[in-house]
Amino acid sequence: MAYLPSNILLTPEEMARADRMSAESGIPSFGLMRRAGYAVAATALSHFPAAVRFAVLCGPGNNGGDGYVAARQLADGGAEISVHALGDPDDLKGDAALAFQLWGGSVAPLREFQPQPGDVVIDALFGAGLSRKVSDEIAGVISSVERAGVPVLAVDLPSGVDGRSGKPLGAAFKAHCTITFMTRKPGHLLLPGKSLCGDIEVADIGIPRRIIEAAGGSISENGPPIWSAHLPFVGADSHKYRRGHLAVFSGETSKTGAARLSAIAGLKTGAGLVTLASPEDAMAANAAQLTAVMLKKVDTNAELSDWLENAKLSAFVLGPGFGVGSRARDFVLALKDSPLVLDADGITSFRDDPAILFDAFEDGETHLVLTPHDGEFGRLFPDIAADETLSKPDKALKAARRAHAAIVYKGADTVIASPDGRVAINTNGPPWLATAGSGDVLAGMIGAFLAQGLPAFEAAAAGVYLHGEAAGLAGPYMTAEDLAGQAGHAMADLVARF
Ligand SMILES: NC(=O)C1=CN([C@@H]2O[C@H](COP(=O)(O)OP(=O)(O)OC[C@H]3O[C@@H](n4cnc5c(N)ncnc54)[C@H](OP(=O)(O)O)[C@@H]3O)[C@@H](O)[C@H]2O)[C@@H](O)CC1
Ligand SMILES: Nc1ncnc2c1ncn2[C@@H]1O[C@H](COP(=O)(O)OP(=O)(O)O)[C@@H](O)[C@H]1O
Ligand SMILES: [K+]
Repeated sequence: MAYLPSNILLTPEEMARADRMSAESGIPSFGLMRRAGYAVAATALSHFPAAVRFAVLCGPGNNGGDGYVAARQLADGGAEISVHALGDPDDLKGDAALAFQLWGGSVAPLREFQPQPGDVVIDALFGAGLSRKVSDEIAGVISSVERAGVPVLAVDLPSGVDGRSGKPLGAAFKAHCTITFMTRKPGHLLLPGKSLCGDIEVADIGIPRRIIEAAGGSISENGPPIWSAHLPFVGADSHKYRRGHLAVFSGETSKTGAARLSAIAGLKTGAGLVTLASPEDAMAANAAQLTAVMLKKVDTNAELSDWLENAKLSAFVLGPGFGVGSRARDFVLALKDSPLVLDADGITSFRDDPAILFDAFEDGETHLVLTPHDGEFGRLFPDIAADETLSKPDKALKAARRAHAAIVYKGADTVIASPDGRVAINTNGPPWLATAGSGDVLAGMIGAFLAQGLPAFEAAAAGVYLHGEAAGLAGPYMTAEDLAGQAGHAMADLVARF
């Protein structure tokens, strides 16, 4: 069995390119479809051994072709099968027409399909080729299956889900499981597609790895292959300055907790030193709660310039609890040549004129990381946020290019993008990350990776991954303090793996 390049994601367009490239290299395309159909049949039997009947719903393209092959295979194995087709099967072309001949049994129109108790629906209506909203007739079938409560095995994608964006076009099946081929598509990982796929299986249908890699663009699942080569290794000859000095800016007296969460997370993620830069009026509040994290009074622009000139500082986090306004803008502009994570209030401070921020960080290697959630993303990039034709990865990438920054577009399906075109979709974040302060912890983790010398995109992606791992260790009902507290254990686990 060939090696499956596990973190590569191919968009439907890229998958079609892989298909063409394999045909050009002499691999018979019907062989791919046959293996796809066999894999569907095998998954159907292993997941639903007690099915009374497999109802195979076949569409007008190659997804339908996979369905016909699966129907033949299941029937040969003695299963009860009914096949329903969208459109006239005599109009099928190419491999799908061959698959229909291979089936050779009876086919009823899709509109006549009535789910029965004991049915398992094999959804082979549309996969990568979905190009528009599904019709009312198809939406009606989808809702009748849902009402009947029978399980659905989706071929490639639950029909109706756009493989590029994960968005349903009109209506979509909610599958019990989905079997896809060679690699997952972005739509399997992005919401709401992710929640419509059920369990996902990836079958190797024999496209060589070199073709998948050549056809693939730049989207992958976030994970160590993207950044493990950059992970800091603490050797016997290390000293704290070699591990980087992270500076985190605190807010005023009543809003100091967020920055402290970032600072502690930064220290536990391996920064050699972390200093909290605090306004004078918040010094006492901060001092009362810090031990390993150092404290420095920084109120004015002049004090900041002086500190930047005289201290060895490797990277900065600005935003958590900082307050929105001109002081944030002034500080950010003073930091324009340094690695910086800009989060929360730091982002919102530029909503009236984002170009000031983007222009400031234009020069040199990418060294700004922006970590917006949906609301903050819309403040900095209102036109991109409003464009319904773009997927979340498209939006993050457009924003990264405009801002000259690595973008961490947060959410349950966080996307990380680099101006150079690389995009990663994160999948290890558990839902209990949705707790106050968890974004502050993330900013500190990314800041620590910047301080340890990781480039912006790698630092951002590694930080998001570590955040998910730490949340896994902290468990449900964790607080942001617990999350920061687990960062060191999560780092130790990660570093031990490489
Ligand atoms: N390398 C691989 O991965 C392999 C992939 N394989 C399989 O091929 C699948 C991709 O096949 P595909 O390109 O033929 O597309 P598919 O999803 O069947 O749909 C296209 C058809 O649907 C139609 N149509 C579209 N939207 C519609 C709508 N809303 N309502 C109504 N009609 C609509 C569209 O019509 P048109 O837009 O042209 O008018 C066209 O007729 C892939 O998902 C996988 O299962 C394997 O067989 C082997 C190797
Ligand atoms: N349902 C979820 N599943 C996984 N991760 C989530 C979920 N909801 C939120 N997160 C993550 O939790 C963090 C929340 O950050 P943010 O919205 O800035 O919150 P806060 O301001 O309270 O810290 C982000 O990293 C986000 O990706
Ligand atoms: K399908």
